[in-house]
Amino acid sequence: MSRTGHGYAGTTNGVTTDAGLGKKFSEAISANAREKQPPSQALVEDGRRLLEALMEAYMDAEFQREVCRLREEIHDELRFLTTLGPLAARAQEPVFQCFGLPPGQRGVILMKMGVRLLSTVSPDIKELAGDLRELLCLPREEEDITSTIKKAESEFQDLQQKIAAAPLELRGPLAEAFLLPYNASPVEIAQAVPRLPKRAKEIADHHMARGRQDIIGEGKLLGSDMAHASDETLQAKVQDMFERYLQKMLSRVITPLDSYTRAPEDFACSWARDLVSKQTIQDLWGSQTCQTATLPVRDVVEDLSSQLGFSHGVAILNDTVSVKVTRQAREELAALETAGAVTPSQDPCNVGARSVWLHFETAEEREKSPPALRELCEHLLGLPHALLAAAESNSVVASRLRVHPHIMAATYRRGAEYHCHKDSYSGTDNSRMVTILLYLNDWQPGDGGELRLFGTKQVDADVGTGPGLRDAASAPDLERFVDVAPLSGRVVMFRSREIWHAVREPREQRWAMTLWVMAD
Ligand SMILES: O=C(O)CCC(=O)C(=O)O
Ligand SMILES: [Fe+2]
Repeated sequence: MSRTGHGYAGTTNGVTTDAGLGKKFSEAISANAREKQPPSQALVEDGRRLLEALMEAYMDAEFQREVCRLREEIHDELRFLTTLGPLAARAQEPVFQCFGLPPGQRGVILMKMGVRLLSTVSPDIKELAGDLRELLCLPREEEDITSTIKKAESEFQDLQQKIAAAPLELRGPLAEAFLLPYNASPVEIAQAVPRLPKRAKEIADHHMARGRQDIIGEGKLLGSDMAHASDETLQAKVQDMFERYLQKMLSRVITPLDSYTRAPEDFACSWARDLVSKQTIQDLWGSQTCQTATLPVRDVVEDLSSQLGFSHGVAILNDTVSVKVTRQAREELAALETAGAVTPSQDPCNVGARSVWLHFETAEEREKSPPALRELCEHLLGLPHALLAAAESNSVVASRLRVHPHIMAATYRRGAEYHCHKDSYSGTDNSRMVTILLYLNDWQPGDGGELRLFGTKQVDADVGTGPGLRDAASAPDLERFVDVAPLSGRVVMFRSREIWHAVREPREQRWAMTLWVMAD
């Protein structure tokens, strides 16, 4: 690249020598359009000096820092271009003035047309223009603006179609989260989507205004470990939580369940069929109107069950597999842990827990799994089909279940616990419908690590402001709970969208396997 080494090429003490390049470009462009006349060599040299002067302006360290920061912060192409425009204009302005190009966007368009023409006779002009675009963090070749707009339009269409294909039960809560009516049209919802970060901030502000005591503590928005955090940290955390929550809601709406799940019958097995009885079905899906029946942990918590006030929603089955196989599975998990495959939970409510996903999508994945874990996973994956079959033969209306064939194995040690939560908030954040747990521990009283199941109470509906939205009307009743020991071979199944639960801190290391069964 030829450089003059002192200021812009073509200027002497700020006096312009290339005045009128804009005019020369216009004339050459129309001569070329009219008579296919190629640009003169003199114009090529003028053009080269213009690009070199811009190069020098763009290489300014401060300018480069700002462009790079924009590129890192803005992922949306169109928004990046519109934000870059005014910044680049500041760097271009003195150069354009010096070369006699009109200021602003008109100068940019004229320069681009001029460069396109010069590139037809001089490939190095094209190279130079590519270098310049790179300095602006743009691809070397310019995509023409109509194709950028077309791309944005087709992305919008695509989003709108995906929203239209989602059931109203999913679309409605998303619309309400954006303060639209429950039955807002897919177009209205798609138009609201870019406001997602702003909406998350509004919801966060609303919660922050309620005061710390209302948002921090067991069963609240944030765990007690946040009690001493500064207001700024809280604000950032709550905002981030709602942004992620809204993102999950959106992705739940636009990702069809069937695209990543399989039919339960694909995993049917006799172990599961033999296990599930009429009683299991009644425990899980029994009549909603029955107030007084007992919790199905008859042998464990007989005295507490009636206090809970839920007579359905949880089924517990004991000794479903041999101690020999749960011990072997524990050893296999310990080996995975040693190999570094068991990683810490990222959820702030799930402090210190660590887990590994066991995948069963393909035959290779199945074969890769160690034998005891594979056997247990295959058993658990058979339960959704067994539940549906038993529901049908007992004339109980069950949900349409789908299997996402991966199982989480999680471990808690001293210091780890899971605060009160639900595995799905009305099904709007994820499609979990039934949680199936299998415990692997040689548990003794005093070992801790019980699964705590809470009763619920009605609270004032706070529709439109919180996660779960309509769901805010049901809250855990922290005074009423039962603790279920994580005994080897014990299977606990519960309705993910209704049952508030927690894991108490254990004194001994504790392992559990979880299958979340999905539904619309
Ligand atoms: O391990 C348990 O008992 C329950 C864990 C749990 O609630 C969860 O992972 O969502
Ligand atoms: Fe859970």
